Amino acid sequence: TVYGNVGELSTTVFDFIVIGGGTAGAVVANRLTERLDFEVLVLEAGPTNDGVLDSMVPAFPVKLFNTAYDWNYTAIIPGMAGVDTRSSNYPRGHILGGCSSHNAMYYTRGSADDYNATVTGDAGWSWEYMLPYMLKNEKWSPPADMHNTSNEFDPSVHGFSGMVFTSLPGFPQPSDDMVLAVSKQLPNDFPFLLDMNSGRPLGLGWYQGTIGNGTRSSSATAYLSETFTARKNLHIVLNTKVTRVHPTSEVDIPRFNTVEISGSSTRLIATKELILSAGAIGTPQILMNSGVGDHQELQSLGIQTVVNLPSVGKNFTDQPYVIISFSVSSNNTLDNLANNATLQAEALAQWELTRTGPYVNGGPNQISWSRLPMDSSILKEFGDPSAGPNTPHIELTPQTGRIFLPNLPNRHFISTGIQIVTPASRGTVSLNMTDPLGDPVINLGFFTAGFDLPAMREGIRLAQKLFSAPIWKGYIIERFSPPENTTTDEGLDAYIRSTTFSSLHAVGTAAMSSEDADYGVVNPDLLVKSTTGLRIVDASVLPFITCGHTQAPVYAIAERASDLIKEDWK
Ligand SMILES: Cc1cc2nc3c(=O)[nH]c(=O)nc-3n(C[C@H](O)[C@H](O)[C@H](O)COP(=O)(O)OP(=O)(O)OC[C@H]3O[C@@H](n4cnc5c(N)ncnc54)[C@H](O)[C@@H]3O)c2cc1C
Repeated sequence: TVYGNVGELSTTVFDFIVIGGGTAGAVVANRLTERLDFEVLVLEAGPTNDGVLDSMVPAFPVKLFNTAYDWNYTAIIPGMAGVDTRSSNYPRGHILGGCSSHNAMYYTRGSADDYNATVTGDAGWSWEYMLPYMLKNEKWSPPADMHNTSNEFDPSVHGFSGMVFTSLPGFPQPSDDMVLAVSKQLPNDFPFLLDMNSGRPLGLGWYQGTIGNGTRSSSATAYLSETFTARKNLHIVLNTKVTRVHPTSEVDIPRFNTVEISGSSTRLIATKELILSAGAIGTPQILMNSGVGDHQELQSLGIQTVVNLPSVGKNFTDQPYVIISFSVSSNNTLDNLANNATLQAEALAQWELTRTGPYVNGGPNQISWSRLPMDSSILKEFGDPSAGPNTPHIELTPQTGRIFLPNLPNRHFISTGIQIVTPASRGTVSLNMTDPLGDPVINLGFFTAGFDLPAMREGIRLAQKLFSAPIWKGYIIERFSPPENTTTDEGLDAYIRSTTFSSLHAVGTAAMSSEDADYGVVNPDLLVKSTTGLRIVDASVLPFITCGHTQAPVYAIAERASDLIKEDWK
């Protein structure tokens, strides 16, 4: 059952309370209620996803920013020589399904190296053990336009009977043939990659997205559809923000079982476990407000320490993102759709009628993944932050149009996003000194470690190389942003520093570490260290960022975590 507020509940005691009905929380709620003897409550701060058009149409997620479906956070990008510290919007899904109801739908698992890195010493998180959970999550489906997809993906690495729809792009883009020709013309730098979810994402291949029938597939549409919310043991309360969790008594090892919510004196009790799935921003905020965090920081806020875990809110990791754009001689670009209300109305009408047309795509139709060369001076100087030799450092997302560069003149463009997917920099999530329960302070920490800035510079040069393949001759007129004459390291650095924004892939703020590590927040079973009854299942447990977009790893973690919980309470 889905309720609008806690007052509608007939009891305040449950076996499990899942805090946050987002990407991970929805998975856990679904899987735990497969056990009919488990009563599960989900508390979600945001409203329902049901009927929210901007969440359903794959091309529309940006329309959800700065609305009631978004937490509307602001984040700090630290300053550097010559560039002041600045702030940037930091969207997060404030809606059932969380970020999966509001993201750009890229489906990228990361590399096998990411999972095999022996950070926790628990082989259960290795690629071999996690692949079945990835397949359990995934329901591969035909693209919206039903085109022939042979040679566009490798069926042997996909799940066809899981929960969340995935598919190839369902509408051609004007640049498809040219981008793919690059892999033939410059095969050393951009070899064709049949499938970027095989565990070795290196090369240029087709985008895969969490889209089915031309519509966004999210944790809410997949794991909390009416079939599942009809379960008698699943209770979901919307519009309910959790402020703190409390232990029963402050004995040596506190046992957390009580949930406090904003604007209500009702206390909710979990007899078995509290599961924090509030995401990489929400989870550390709730922990710190509950007295779980760095003792000194908590003391300075007047919060009594229940468990001294200095790693809470630290190790924040996200990938810096820069866009470069070139003006082109063709007028067949996505700029047409972006600038023409009549075309937009036609595209929406087509989508509403048949779930086809230009609005079925969430991003670019191709993605390119590259490593810095073995002999790169950057790797020599700063070391390799990637998890292994089959892991890219740089992602390029070429497509026509200006993407997010609205200030370009009214001409036609081709652009690419450039992301450093293995950043070495770390940021923080901390409580707001004047209002600990209000928006936390998010410091993205971008470019505070030596690797990231020169790597981004190389990313720009790599993108330049991609667009210098013979196929673009006559099509590309000039680089517009940054201008052609920005070629020196200093010039590129200035461009990077002033235009970088976030990939919105926050992870790591309640990181998993081995039982005996002197850092980290949860053990390899995702239980909060030095506590009982409190588990974390969301992006915050990732010890480092996977080399791509983060929803697929979060889904797989949540699937495995559900099994771990069921195993503990069988
Ligand atoms: C705009 C955007 C675009 C992105 N694009 C992509 C992409 O294309 N591909 C990709 O793989 N990844 C993408 N990501 C990242 C990816 O979606 C996230 O890493 C992933 O979904 C996080 O899952 P989660 O379960 O950790 O958190 P979330 O999905 O954010 O879930 C947390 C939930 O908890 C709720 N919550 C938070 N605090 C509280 C509280 N105090 N009380 C009650 N409820 C609370 C939230 O409202 C939310 O529903 C994107 C993210 C954003 C924001």
